[in-house]
Amino acid sequence: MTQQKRTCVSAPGKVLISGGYLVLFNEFSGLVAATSSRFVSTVSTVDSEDEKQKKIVVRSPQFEGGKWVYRVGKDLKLENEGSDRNKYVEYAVALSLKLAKAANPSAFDANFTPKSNLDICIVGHNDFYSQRPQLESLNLPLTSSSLASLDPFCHTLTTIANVHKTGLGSSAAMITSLVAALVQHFDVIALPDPTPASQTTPPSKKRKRGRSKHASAKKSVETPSTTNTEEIDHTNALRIAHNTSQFIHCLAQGKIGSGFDVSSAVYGSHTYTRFTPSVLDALMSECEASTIYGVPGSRILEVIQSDKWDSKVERVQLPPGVELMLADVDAGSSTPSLVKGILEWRTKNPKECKTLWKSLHTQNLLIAETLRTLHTTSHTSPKEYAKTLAQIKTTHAETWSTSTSAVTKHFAAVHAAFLNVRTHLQEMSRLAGVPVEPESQTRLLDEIAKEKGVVMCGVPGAGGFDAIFVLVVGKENRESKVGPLLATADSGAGLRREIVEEVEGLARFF
Ligand SMILES: Nc1ncnc2c1ncn2[C@@H]1O[C@H](COP(=O)(O)OP(=O)(O)OP(=O)(O)O)[C@@H](O)[C@H]1O
Ligand SMILES: C[C@@](O)(CCOP(=O)(O)O)CC(=O)O
Repeated sequence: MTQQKRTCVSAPGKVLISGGYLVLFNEFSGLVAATSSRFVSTVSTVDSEDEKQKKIVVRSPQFEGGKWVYRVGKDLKLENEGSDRNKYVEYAVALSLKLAKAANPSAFDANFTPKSNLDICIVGHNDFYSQRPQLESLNLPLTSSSLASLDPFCHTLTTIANVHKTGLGSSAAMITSLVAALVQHFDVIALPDPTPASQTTPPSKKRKRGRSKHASAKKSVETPSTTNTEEIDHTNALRIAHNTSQFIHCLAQGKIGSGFDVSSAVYGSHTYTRFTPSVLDALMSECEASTIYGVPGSRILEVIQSDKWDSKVERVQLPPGVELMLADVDAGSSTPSLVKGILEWRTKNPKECKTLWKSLHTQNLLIAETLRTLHTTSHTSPKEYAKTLAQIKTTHAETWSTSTSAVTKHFAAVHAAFLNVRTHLQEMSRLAGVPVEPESQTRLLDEIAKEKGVVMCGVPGAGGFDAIFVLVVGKENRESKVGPLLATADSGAGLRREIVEEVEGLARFF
């Protein structure tokens, strides 16, 4: 198999820190942190021995049965050779190809000639899936150092249908990285070139496992130019990758969600205000009525390029020194049934919901605003900021508000606002009879909140029994009380091109 052209793109996972449920409506917003854990999709045009039948092979080497072979038919109809269907993968590949052919036919034909096939490889960082079976098979205890000792992109020892996900948004990060890799491969978009590690990182610097070697040093594609409060520049490439991924993710899920997960996979950490769902309604119905293969590529392109896409993305970065950690609770909750319960309560009790959500939204905005202020302060008053971090790390949050330091007071304000958020979520759980912050999670969170350096901790996204997150200064030695933690967010960057050889653990799949 001789490779002619290769394109590799990664996209981060997500943690919705605040704004769960509210973010479904565009009068509110959600604060989403992109994680350092990423999906990496690699598309290669390879030589074919059978000129009569073009094929696309998609490999997901972390899973039993993780391989799908598609025969490419008339009008780019994909015919799955096996019996196992992966709708997310098939829709992402088929619709991206249709779009690519409509948008740039000559680049499409040049990179997918009758003498070539496509080889696609999809892998996700270990944090997307519970690693308990791996650790058990290796007789390793459930600790973060055991997690860190695993191979990057390690095998899950199971099938995709049976794997335990951790809630980092595997489907959104997978679809976004795959769609972006495909449209980049066929020159529909031009993301910035990947920067070789040799040009950005001193050779002596040790790099973390399973992460792109140039990740921390490289300027991310969506980094705003001056302050971190201004709206992120929606470059055309990101806009096309975003709109296409939103469309395909909605279609694969069979519904139009808020889309915060796809948005953070593209743009990184930000406050997200959703797009108006009607931009997709008609196209979704057309795809359902005549299958995705009955809809012309030009029609998809028209919707993707429409100026009706109105989601809003405002940059928020975690202040330096504040780290996001996640506990893989592995109990699990069904997001759709939680959402159903909350939306039913909202319909039946509009006044009660309006009052509670208005007040919740105020706290959510305060948190995002104060995190931005802290980020700015870390640049404008670096000495005072560093001094404060050292104090925060060794003290309890309840003592911060009495400090004379303005920076410490900002930390106290974030802490207090998030406690208010939790009170509101507990109230919503009670009123709606839906376990958004269930009592067992409340007890666990109250325990964690008492630890030194903890700025906030809560249930991410829809809540329930899935996971908990902690924002903490000085994360060392945390896991004894909290349980197995996955270290997650850092730079908060979004979509990024990669060099296969420079993503640790990736080259072995080629
Ligand atoms: N590594 C992968 N390779 C191929 N397909 C994948 C992979 N990971 C996820 N998927 C696809 O995404 C689907 C999971 O989507 P689902 O919406 O249930 O997860 P999610 O809610 O995004 O997960 P999470 O719990 O991580 O937030 C799988 O059934 C599969 O089709
Ligand atoms: C409840 C909701 O607002 C957030 C769900 O978040 P998560 O999948 O639990 O991280 C739904 C959505 O925004 O699509």
